[in-house]
Amino acid sequence: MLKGFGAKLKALFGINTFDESYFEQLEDFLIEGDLGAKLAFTISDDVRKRAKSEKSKTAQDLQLLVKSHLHGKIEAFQPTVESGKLTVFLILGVNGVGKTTTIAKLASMYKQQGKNVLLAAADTFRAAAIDQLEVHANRLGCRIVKQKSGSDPGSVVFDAITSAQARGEDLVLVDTAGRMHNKENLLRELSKIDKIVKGRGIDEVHYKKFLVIDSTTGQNGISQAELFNQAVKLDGLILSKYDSLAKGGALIQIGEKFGIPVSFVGTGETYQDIKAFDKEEFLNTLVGLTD
Ligand SMILES: Nc1nc2c(ncn2[C@@H]2O[C@H](COP(=O)(O)OP(=O)(O)OP(=O)(O)O)[C@@H](O)[C@H]2O)c(=O)[nH]1
Repeated sequence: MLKGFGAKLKALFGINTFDESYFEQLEDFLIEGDLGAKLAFTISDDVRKRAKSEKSKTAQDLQLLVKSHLHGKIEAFQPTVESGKLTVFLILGVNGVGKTTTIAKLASMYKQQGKNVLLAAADTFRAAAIDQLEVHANRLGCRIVKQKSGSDPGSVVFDAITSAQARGEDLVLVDTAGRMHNKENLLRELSKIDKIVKGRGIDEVHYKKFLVIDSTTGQNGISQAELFNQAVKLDGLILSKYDSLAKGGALIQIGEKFGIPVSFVGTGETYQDIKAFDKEEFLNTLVGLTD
């Protein structure tokens, strides 16, 4: 787990016998933790310098040194949802990352904040996806806009936004298809949805695109971020399954390469298991500064 990576780092720094194999092991840990080869080298080189200097080099000092390298590479972003002015969130992600569950959690969270939330079932490729979203909508007491499976996702988005605007609702959460087997199709379909949202008069402030990344997938998250960011410029990441065996280091690389901040973290399977991303807490956990 993430915590496991942090614990490994903490244990290694606790050894304090600074020979070559030590630095090799450190570099390996950092790569295993999905920080990427370049950053792993920079960090281990800096730890090497610190180890040779007179500066204090307790395990905690070295963990803080690693943290200082990561600090500028990841940011938090919290979207705002106003009352009385429609905001649209496009929720993206490959199948199985926890997209539908995340939509339900967000709907529950914003409902608790007094917002009127509408779900748009724009993953029309699988009937099960529409059904699953409908189950959540019924449980949460949210409206859902859907069409039959196989229909045009853009048309679902158009209907959902038009309907929400007519009723003065606050937030539309759009579920999207996450098939990866045909990249061109996916890109085309997403940019079509993107155009429809903008065409309904939703400005940048009220239109945010989030990619759900499964924290257990490590490196794959980086290529997913690249692909979806190419289709629609992403505003934020949602890290799901952070309670499971998590490898959150990929977020650092995504932040560094594409400048995409992190918005929410999913920590379980119930509607309450979502929270705003806390950069300090995340970094402390990543480098093992918390228990
Ligand atoms: N432990 C844990 N499980 C989660 C979390 N988020 C989602 N899941 C589980 O992950 C599985 C997949 O979630 P879905 O929401 O169905 O994923 P999806 O991306 O919509 O998948 P498709 O509908 O297949 O596209 C489900 O069993 C969820 O309960 C989380 O934060 N923690």
